[in-house]
Amino acid sequence: MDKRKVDIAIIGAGTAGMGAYRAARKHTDNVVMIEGGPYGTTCARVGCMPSKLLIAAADSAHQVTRASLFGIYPGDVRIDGKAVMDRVRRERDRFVGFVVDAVEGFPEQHRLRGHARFLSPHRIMVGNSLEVEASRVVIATGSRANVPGFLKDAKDRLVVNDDLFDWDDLPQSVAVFGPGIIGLELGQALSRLGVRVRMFGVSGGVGPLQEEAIRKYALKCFNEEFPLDADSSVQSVERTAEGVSIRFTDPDRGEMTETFDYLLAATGRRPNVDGLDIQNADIAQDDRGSPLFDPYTLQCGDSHIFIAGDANNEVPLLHEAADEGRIAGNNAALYPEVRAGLRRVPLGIVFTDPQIAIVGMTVKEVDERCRGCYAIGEVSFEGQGRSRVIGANKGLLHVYGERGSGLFLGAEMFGPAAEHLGHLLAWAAQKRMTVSEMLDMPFYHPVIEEGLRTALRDLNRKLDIGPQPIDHCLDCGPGG
Ligand SMILES: Cc1cc2nc3c(=O)[nH]c(=O)nc-3n(C[C@H](O)[C@H](O)[C@H](O)COP(=O)(O)OP(=O)(O)OC[C@H]3O[C@@H](n4cnc5c(N)ncnc54)[C@H](O)[C@@H]3O)c2cc1C
Ligand SMILES: NC(=O)c1ccc[n+]([C@@H]2O[C@H](COP(=O)([O-])OP(=O)(O)OC[C@H]3O[C@@H](n4cnc5c(N)ncnc54)[C@H](O)[C@@H]3O)[C@@H](O)[C@H]2O)c1
Repeated sequence: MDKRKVDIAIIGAGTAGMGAYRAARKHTDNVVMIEGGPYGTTCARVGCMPSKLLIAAADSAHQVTRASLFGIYPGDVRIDGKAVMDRVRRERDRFVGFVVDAVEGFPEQHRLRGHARFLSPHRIMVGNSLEVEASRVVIATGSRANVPGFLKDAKDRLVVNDDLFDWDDLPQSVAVFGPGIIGLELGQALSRLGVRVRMFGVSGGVGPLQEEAIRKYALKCFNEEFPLDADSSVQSVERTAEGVSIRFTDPDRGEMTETFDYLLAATGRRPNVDGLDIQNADIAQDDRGSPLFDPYTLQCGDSHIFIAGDANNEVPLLHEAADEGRIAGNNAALYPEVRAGLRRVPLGIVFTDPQIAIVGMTVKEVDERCRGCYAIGEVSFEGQGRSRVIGANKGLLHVYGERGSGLFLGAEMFGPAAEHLGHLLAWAAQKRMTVSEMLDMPFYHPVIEEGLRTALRDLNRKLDIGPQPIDHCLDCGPGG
């Protein structure tokens, strides 16, 4: 058995692990990063990047098919599934290549390969033949798809996000389980690429949407493209000679059986802490076995162990994994001195069309904080000037503000350009701007941001701070 003694051991070479490594290295050269799988990160290999590449192809197909709205008829659209998947993989490999180059640029003595597990709070077994003794540890082991047992009856036709991007052609049909973020993004993209899609959910949820009016609106829009039953009743899943046969109750047509080439499970993700023998680390865990930690320092209790990225199951998003990795790596180096790191205003974006943006506090959090003393401003994008011009006039935006202070607190949106409006709103929330201060900012004409202004004006009026907005915003041009 080989043995090695280090100041800091980082488990996982994903986004959080690499961030932790870079931060830790500013303080010590005696650091190792342990990776049990391939280099390249979840984001670049099987997450953010390949999913956005597939969506880009789908957007392109969609733009062509909707050109007739503008009186333009480009002829029959032919989608070459092999070419679509070829570009997805080629570009994906390019992104992965950059990440692998970056990791392999770290000194060789800092990089260990093999599955890591705790033998004791300071001793980590790497693979079968190396024991690392570490003064401090950062857990950055990410997450993996969580697949409910009954979906496994699809056998070899069951896929998760890790598998899909390696297809070399598009299938004819896919049943998607889970209308969460991954299911909506990938399911809508496949549908727009000509794949027959049916989506099954439980308990009525649609992505991360919490507001009933917006959830219902989004559900209606998605159902215009493919059947999505957010509260489905599925009797059986079976692998047959033709593919995967699913018996379910359709809300309008009753009991049905439909066969698909594949079943995509997008039913949530589970943190990779179960393979770590975490019980040997002597840190407190919640009832699901996840370590308890401080979200500002990433420290587990007052121990020498820190946890960052999807592994801690707090906000499983890329920019959060990067921030957390940096904070955890820095604190692992400073331990027992630890510092609270900068946590940004929550921002989540779903790259569907229309897009979804969730910013700042959710409506439930606002209600808890303000105990009813808040207002919700709203706008529909159906009549919004620029949105109508470009034929993207679908969607709703709700913005939340506190009574008295007039502070902007958060927003939920399903609508055009939500990725951009979401950023404006997140920046305003992080700067703790009031709704009036936001309205003092410039708004060009004609832009989708004028829709945001309408919602903010509505909010200020409901907070009894601003005047009654002028219908159709005549001072700023039509449809503002
Ligand atoms: C399909 C999909 C699309 C997504 N799209 C977006 C998006 O558009 N925007 C966004 O912000 N986020 C997106 N995400 C989320 C984002 O990808 C993750 O939040 C982020 O990649 C998490 O980084 P991480 O470092 O925590 O984990 P990872 O990058 O998964 O790194 C963890 C590493 O730890 C290794 N490991 C695990 N256990 C062990 C062990 N015991 N020993 C040694 N090594 C181990 C793993 O092999 C892995 O390399 C998406 C995710 C998916 C799945
Ligand atoms: N654009 C982005 O930022 C982006 C994109 C993809 C993924 N992600 C990250 O990845 C995480 C995981 O995404 P996800 O979509 O897997 O999880 P999710 O939690 O967003 O959605 C899971 C969905 O599956 C449903 N579900 C659970 N069990 C089911 C069952 N038996 N049958 C049918 N439906 C079932 C849930 O009700 C939920 O709607 C997200 O929370 C997000 O943080 C982010």
